[in-house]
Amino acid sequence: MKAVHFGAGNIGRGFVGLLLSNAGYELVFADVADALIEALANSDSYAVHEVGDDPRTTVVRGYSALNSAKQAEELTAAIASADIVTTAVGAHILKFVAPAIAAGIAARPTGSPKLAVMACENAINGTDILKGEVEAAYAGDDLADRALFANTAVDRIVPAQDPNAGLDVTVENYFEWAIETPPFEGNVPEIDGVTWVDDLEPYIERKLFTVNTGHATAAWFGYAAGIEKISDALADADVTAKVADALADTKSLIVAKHGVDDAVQTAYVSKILKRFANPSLPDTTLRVGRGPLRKLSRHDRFISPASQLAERGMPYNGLLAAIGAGLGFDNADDPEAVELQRLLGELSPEDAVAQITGLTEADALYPAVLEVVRNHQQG
Ligand SMILES: NC(=O)c1ccc[n+]([C@@H]2O[C@H](COP(=O)([O-])OP(=O)(O)OC[C@H]3O[C@@H](n4cnc5c(N)ncnc54)[C@H](O)[C@@H]3O)[C@@H](O)[C@H]2O)c1
Ligand SMILES: O=P(O)(O)OC[C@@H](O)[C@@H](O)[C@H](O)[C@H](O)CO
Repeated sequence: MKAVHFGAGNIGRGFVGLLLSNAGYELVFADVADALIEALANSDSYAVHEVGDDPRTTVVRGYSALNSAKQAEELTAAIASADIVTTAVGAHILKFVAPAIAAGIAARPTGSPKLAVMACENAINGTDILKGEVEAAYAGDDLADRALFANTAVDRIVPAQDPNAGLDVTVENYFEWAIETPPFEGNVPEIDGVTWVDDLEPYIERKLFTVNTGHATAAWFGYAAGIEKISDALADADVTAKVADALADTKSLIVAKHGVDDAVQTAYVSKILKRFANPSLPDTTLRVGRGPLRKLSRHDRFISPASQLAERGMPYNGLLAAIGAGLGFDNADDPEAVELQRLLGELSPEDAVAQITGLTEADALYPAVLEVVRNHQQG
């Protein structure tokens, strides 16, 4: 059994690659970072250190590594003989890895079992985005016979790593990898630790709109308060109040839309706040707040739940406050933050709302977000 995993970064090495390796897959990492691929290719093993209540270390062995920008032929051959392709590159990068996946699928011998393709990104239906890009890059008309595409939700906090740690990764104990079953047509692969679900929507919305909404709220308000560590942000009463407000909003959506019991969602939120506050995790407001344009986009962790709440006539003030904090994320090292500040500085409020959030006047949420943007621009 072979798995090709695109993106040998934090979640690639510390979560998806780890579970695939544990499940017995021959693991091939594909990445464009020269030094990382060289280090993986020249190593026999790396360690995943779980920190928290139950610290433990697992050693990953028996992988290989390919530079997807420079070893196209080898990558095509690896995908042609693989059972699974996964990605953890960032949702905005999926379009760049799709052509290599399409080439690998095209090179599969006739009669090969379907390749299972799964994007493991923080996005609603990330695999559908990848599938669209693979379809666009695939020349034949038999893609559906050669590959299946399954959406997933991945949850494990893997912070930015100590630059001196080499390939080793520090992660939290907790993880959840939910994968939708229907595309497998009754033939799901054996991967220990995976939660197989018939309908992914409640899982991905609960995860993205709780873990990631709460995380970014803590990061953006923490950043504004000059706090570097996420666990310190969670120790700040003002920041935790803002996180609580945002998560009260998304809780009401999750409960109303997906029929999750209020007490169950309350317990889920408490557990997540405890995970954020884990002092052993060296996580930062810069990492968690990264990519504000992606995070403030139409189908992501703020605008989507707020929009759905607005349509239902339910409150969303906590989310609006967090959106305002996101507009203030001006980290000069983050290209999206730089672009966000440029847009806010140059565009009218109406154009800024359209470009940043994708909302239009037809959206129930539009006037409230327009006011947040206008207030921000007026200082
Ligand atoms: N870190 C977490 O806690 C966490 C948890 C759940 C989900 N995620 C999601 O997983 C994804 C990856 O996050 P991460 O934290 O591992 O980021 P990361 O930056 O550590 O890793 C991303 C990797 O992708 C590689 N990459 C970039 N462009 C590429 C390309 N064209 N082809 C191949 N590789 C490419 C980068 O070189 C990097 O090694 C994101 O979508 C993120 O939202 C992260
Ligand atoms: O990866 P992002 O930028 O979408 O979000 C940052 C963090 O919230 C995220 O990486 C979490 O650590 C992760 O989603 C936990 O499962």
